[in-house]
Amino acid sequence: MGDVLRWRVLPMLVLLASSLVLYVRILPKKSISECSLLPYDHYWITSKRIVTPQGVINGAVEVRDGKIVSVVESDYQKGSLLGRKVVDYGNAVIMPGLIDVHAHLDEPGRVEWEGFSSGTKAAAAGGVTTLVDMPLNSFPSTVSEETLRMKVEAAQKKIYVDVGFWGGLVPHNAFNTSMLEGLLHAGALGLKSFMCPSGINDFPMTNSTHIKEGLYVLAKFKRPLLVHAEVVLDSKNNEGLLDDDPSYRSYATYLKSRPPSWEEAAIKDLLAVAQDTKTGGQAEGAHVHIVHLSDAKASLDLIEDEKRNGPNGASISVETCPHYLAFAAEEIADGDTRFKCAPPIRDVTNRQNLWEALIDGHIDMLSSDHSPSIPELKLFDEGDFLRAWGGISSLQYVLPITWTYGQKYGVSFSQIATWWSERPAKLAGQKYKGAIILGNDADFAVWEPEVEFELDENYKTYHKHPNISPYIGRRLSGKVLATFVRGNLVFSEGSHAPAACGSPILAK
Ligand SMILES: NC(=O)N[C@H]1NC(=O)NC1=O
Ligand SMILES: [Zn+2]
Ligand SMILES: [Zn+2]
Repeated sequence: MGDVLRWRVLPMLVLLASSLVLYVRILPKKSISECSLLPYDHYWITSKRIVTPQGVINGAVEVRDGKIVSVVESDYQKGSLLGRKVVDYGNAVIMPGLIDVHAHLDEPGRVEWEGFSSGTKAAAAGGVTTLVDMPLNSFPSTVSEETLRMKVEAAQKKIYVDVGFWGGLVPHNAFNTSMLEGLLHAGALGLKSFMCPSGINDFPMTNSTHIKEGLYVLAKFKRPLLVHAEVVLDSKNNEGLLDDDPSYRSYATYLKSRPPSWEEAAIKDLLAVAQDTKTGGQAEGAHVHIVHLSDAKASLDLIEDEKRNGPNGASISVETCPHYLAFAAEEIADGDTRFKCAPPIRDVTNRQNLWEALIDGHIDMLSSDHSPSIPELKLFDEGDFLRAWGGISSLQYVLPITWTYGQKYGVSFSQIATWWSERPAKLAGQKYKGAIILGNDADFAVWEPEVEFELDENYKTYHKHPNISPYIGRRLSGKVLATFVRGNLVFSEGSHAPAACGSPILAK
């Protein structure tokens, strides 16, 4: 009997135990049905319009375990897909998921402004599969290893899409190499700084010297510095405004208070320090990215001049945002502070020039700069443009906005994929995102460009404060049908997956 136990039962037990361990280890943390509205880990999605780097194809994308394992054109797939798990999206467009490199989710610390849960639900409903969160407007600001860990901790189990994090470059850490290195070692995808007051007390502005120091550290990690490029030249325009002077309700007053020369001066200084990023320079490997360009004249000329140097010039890129492409100063009503942002929305001609620069490739990419606050800070009763919170709420709408307002310029699906996926992925160092190609993460936005909708109170918006967005009341075309993040169907026909299974993205 003893022998039987030793030679028969024991090995069986060992086998049983090891298969149990294997079983436990291969089970995902949450079951696939909680993370995804599609209960398969191996399936095909098909459509007549799939946006790939080689062009728009009629075909199928095969997904297995969250990755794209094949992309095929239609003739081949028709017969071969019979009997397999196929979701056919017909004539809807399948694009790489949007990557928004500039969003303020405000958590921890100001979750009443937005938060990881509402913000990433809005992202998923808008076809945005990856967000990179800004280091300010949350509390504390993300300026150290410890505060980055607090961000990641706060994001756990709340994010419906993947979320990366920019760290902050502030005077307090700019000369503290080990603090900056700690932040970057902990996984910040790069750094962000302001050349003017940020509106947030614990996120002070940097000057060129701080930026230079930051670039030396970033060079070692080959990561970018994102810069809010405006400098305060003079604020005379605001002076002399008495408390009872109603001109603070006029958008023109606000516009005059932040002229294009603020952007121009900042970009001039910034490009001077960015020279260190040249091949052979002291900050070779670092990169300077100018966020939310509004001035399409002198500031853009400076950027174009620098870019003309090609690979011999500084390593730079620039983004603009949908609000600069959709709106114009002339159209903003008195007191409507939903439109307040910095730099400001400029005139109709400027908007036209921004579109042309984007189409000509002088502007590299788009981002939302989704920067909401609580409605009270928008001062709707007073309509005070000078004191209201500056920040546009738009995250869930960026795809239809780009499409709707881009119609006039004949914008194509491939251009949208370049501006919203391919180039942002590169900036954020995401090698396996940003395009529908073999081996990439299965991140998709599926949408119907021809479907129009009214952004009214019946339209389900997931932003924490839907009413502060200046897009409310607009008619848009391009409805998001479904969003996939690493193979999980996280949003489909108006519903989210039950569990938030997005991943925090940390640089290695
Ligand atoms: N702090 C903050 O989010 N500021 C942003 N808002 C805005 O309109 N421009 C910004 O830089
Ligand atoms: Zn900014
Ligand atoms: Zn911002």
